[in-house]
Amino acid sequence: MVIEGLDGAGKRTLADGLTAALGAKGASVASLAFPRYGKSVHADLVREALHRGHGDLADSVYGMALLYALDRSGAADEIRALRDAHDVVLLDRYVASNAAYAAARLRQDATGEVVKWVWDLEVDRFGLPRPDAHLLLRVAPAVAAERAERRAATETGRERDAFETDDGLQRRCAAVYDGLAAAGWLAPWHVLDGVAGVDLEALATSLLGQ
Ligand SMILES: Nc1ncnc2c1ncn2[C@@H]1O[C@H](COP(=O)(O)OP(=O)(O)O)[C@@H](O)[C@H]1O
Ligand SMILES: Cc1cn([C@H]2C[C@H](O)[C@@H](COP(=O)(O)OP(=O)(O)O)O2)c(=O)[nH]c1=O
Repeated sequence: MVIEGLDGAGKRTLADGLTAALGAKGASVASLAFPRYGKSVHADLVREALHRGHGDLADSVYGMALLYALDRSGAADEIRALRDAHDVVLLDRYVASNAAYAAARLRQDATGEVVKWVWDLEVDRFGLPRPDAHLLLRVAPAVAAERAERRAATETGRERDAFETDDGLQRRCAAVYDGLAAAGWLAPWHVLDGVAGVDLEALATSLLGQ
């Protein structure tokens, strides 16, 4: 089960709440967040590039997308093992993040060339496990930006990066996510209203019933 959404949408908060709600129903839950900062050299390179390291690396849409994909590729066996051992595996961001952000950076939509490239690379070439479903935590880009800003002010080590401070990118990214969800890209999408708030108990019940 993949949670997707803009920076600051509340994905991590949803993952924590959903883990507790599923646990309360007796389900065993494992979770992983991408990029795997501190666990994968590819993810660490991404973080450094997003904070102005490594020269012009962050300017390359395909170069950055390849690093995110290599991080995931290194986690493929772990995801399969978690899937065998648990009722639910929650992933905070996955392949669709690459599709949404790369397309938004290149001003393409969900049917664009780079979205197909991400699928060819990560699904067909790297053989990453396909998710059962996506949860798109949908909030207006201004709300997500405000939450990310507040988080940056209150948590150490969460300074906003090059993608998070680019309002135009976040707006285009929201539109690509909507397109991916409408197309059922890679797996079915369930759209959650991240402003009204998510009924965690009901969501946990429906996920376990799937
Ligand atoms: N439903 C919500 N209402 C208000 N604030 C929220 C909500 N969900 C998350 N937040 C806050 O917004 C900030 C970003 O949330 P977080 O879960 O870290 O987002 P993401 O993982 O999508 O970047 C955090 O400070 C968090 O406490
Ligand atoms: C996982 C992933 C993230 N991203 C982008 C989305 C975010 O703007 C950025 C960092 O990921 P994010 O999950 O926001 O990390 P954090 O908030 O902990 O810094 O990377 C991609 O472009 N492709 C991907 O495959």
